[in-house]
Amino acid sequence: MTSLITIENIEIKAGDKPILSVPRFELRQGEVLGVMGPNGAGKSTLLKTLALLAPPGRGSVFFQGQEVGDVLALEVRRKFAVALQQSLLLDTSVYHNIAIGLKLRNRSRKEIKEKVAYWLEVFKISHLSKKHAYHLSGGEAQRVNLARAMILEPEVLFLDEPFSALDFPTKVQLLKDMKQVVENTKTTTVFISHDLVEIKYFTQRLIILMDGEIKQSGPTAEVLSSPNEAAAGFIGEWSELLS
Ligand SMILES: Nc1ncnc2c1ncn2[C@@H]1O[C@H](COP(=O)(O)OP(=O)(O)OP(=O)(O)O)[C@@H](O)[C@H]1O
Repeated sequence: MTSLITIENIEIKAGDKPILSVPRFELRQGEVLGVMGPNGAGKSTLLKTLALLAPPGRGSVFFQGQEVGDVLALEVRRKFAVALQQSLLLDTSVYHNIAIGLKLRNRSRKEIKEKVAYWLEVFKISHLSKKHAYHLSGGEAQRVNLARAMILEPEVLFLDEPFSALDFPTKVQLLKDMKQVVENTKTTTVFISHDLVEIKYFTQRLIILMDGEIKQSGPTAEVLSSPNEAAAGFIGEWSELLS
């Protein structure tokens, strides 16, 4: 698989405290990458660095082999979409929440209408189209949030714990639907989660981040079943619970 985003010699600090230190990492075209690690390990900081939402501090970010400076960052960022745990929907209908990204891109009314209808259907929320976004359940709101991201047809989708606030049945259904969406669209995806079951089901490759460093990376099943010494303290305890 070819590299889509590469980061090199990334050193990010908050004051004097190092929060991310990555000599080199490649996000591969078409992969679904999981990111796990304890609270404060630097997962969101890594996601923001890959998504060009935070300056890389010291170091470089490359998109398709080309180094991304300030000018190119604006253009490349339009190829990305981000969905967080909180859906942060706008004070308007479900329809308009999903349409907003295309409106900002000056797409025609016809295209917007067709695409919103398509993604409403994919996420099984067509019946909610006219409903106000603030009157949705948590699961419905997250479906709107994900539809809003996918309608942009992103080259990379960044997901920061999008399912963690949902109850178990809601989460299972949305995880299944989202996996289908990512597979059908072949969208390169970065998925942060604290949930080993989600990671196992949804991702192909996994990195374990601790103290701002990538301690292990490899196929998800392999990392989970054979954590190295550095990652074992974190993964080992999880695996015990599931065995
Ligand atoms: N803007 C900031 N200013 C100061 N410290 C920050 C800033 N952003 C992050 N940090 C610190 O950097 C470290 C890594 O934060 P980050 O949010 O990336 O961790 P995380 O692994 O995503 O954590 P969690 O699982 O709790 O969401 C933490 O110690 C956090 O307090």
